Amino acid sequence: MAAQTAAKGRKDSNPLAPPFIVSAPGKTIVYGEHAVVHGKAAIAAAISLRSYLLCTTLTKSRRTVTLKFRDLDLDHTWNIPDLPWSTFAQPGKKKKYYDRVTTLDEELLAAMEPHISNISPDVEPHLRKQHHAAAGAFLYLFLSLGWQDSPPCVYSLRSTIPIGQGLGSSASICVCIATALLLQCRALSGPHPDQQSSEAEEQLQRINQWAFVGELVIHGNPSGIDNTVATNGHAALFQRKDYNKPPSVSIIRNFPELPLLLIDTCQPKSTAAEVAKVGALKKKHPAVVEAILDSIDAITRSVYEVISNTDFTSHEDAEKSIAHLGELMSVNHSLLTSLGVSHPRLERLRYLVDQSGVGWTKLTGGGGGGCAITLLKSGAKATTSSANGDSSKTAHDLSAALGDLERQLGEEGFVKYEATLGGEGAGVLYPAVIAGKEIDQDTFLTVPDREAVEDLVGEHNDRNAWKYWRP
Ligand SMILES: Nc1ncnc2c1ncn2[C@@H]1O[C@H](COP(=O)(O)OP(=O)(O)O)[C@@H](O)[C@H]1O
Ligand SMILES: C[C@@](O)(CCOP(=O)(O)O)CC(=O)O
Repeated sequence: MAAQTAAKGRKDSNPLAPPFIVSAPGKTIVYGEHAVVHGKAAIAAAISLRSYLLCTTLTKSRRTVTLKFRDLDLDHTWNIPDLPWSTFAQPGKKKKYYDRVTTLDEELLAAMEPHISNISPDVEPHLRKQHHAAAGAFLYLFLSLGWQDSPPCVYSLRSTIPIGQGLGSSASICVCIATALLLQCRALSGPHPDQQSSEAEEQLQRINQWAFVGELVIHGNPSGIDNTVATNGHAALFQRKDYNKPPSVSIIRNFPELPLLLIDTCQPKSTAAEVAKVGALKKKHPAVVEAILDSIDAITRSVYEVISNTDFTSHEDAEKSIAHLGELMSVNHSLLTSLGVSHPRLERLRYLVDQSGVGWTKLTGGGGGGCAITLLKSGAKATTSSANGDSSKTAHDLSAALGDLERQLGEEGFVKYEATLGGEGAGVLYPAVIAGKEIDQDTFLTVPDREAVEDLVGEHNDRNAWKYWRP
């Protein structure tokens, strides 16, 4: 191509950027859901389930941008010149990559609308809505950060995060999109290992701000906690006392990577309905409910203090702290149950985990079904204290108990995801080469399932290939 152009006497085109991959984690609320709605603190942590976005630049002659979001079978191509650049470029509308955007512009949304509403006309309405939300988040960011001669590119997405289960799948893809587009418009420096802390922090803030814009498109009124955790990884203490002001967020960078079972009850839930239930209960019994919410707040703060003061590299310290975290998870769950947001499936799950003695369980997110998290006890052997209070029960092999539990969960229709809590935030694999192997678009899009995606591109393949901003 370059040779052809040169032959016609025009300028040589720049060499194509190599394919690269960006990635970001999902999240789970570890302590404080529901209480957070009433101004109390909550802790959310990254999980090791992640989204991966492979960016394959095409030759300049193509002038197209394509989304291949395989998990939802979304495949759509726009002609770059046909997009509403002029509306986005109007005075006062065009954003700089360092601008802080906190609301969506209705005029820009309207200009985008014809380019979204014709996507996937033949798929069933619920899925079509999901396609439009994801494509809308991408396009708003593409038009805000890009320009009319943006490089033609195919954006291929695979995620190991279950979609729409309260595990932050949308925030994770928004962080990937923001990171990719900011890298492509050269608005990010690094990540590189000797990058100054303040510089790394600035890049993460930039990604987080644009990921929030994507979340605005998908959700309308996001709190910002999901994209903050997906960008920064690890965990965050979050509190919003006044809904007219931004929340206070402290990133907990020393949050330990803890082994976790993430269990889906497969019971459909509505977060909005559960939130309304707690609101109604509080109206009826203000003093009682306020006391429960205060207890949840005390749990969150106790956990924050323990984590801040634990040296997780010391085995003894870590074990003690994990037990502290676990016990408070159980108490947090019971308080949520008392607020009426559990479900018989969640209670059954908790009973099974308690019986097995492998760890501590609580519901996560809205409740009324959905997912629960089980923090696993550390060490190969565990001394069980069973749900019936028989603390003298003899020690038994943790992995055998875990095996039995997993079998039982499977038999009873629970779906289990193995994951760790904590871990890295936005990551970059540039170029898309891992363990000496180039990741091409076809392979990336055709590997069959979550495990295969992790096997193909996960950081365990080559610990030094993926780079992260580390303030
Ligand atoms: N892997 C994915 N591929 C394409 N779109 C995705 C993916 N994951 C999330 N999304 C987008 O995010 C939306 C889900 O957001 P939401 O309902 O908040 O679920 P969650 O609680 O998992 O974030 C989907 O409808 C879709 O638009
Ligand atoms: C119940 C609540 O505290 C958490 C809901 O979490 P999720 O969307 O179910 O992950 C509601 C909220 O914080 O908006």
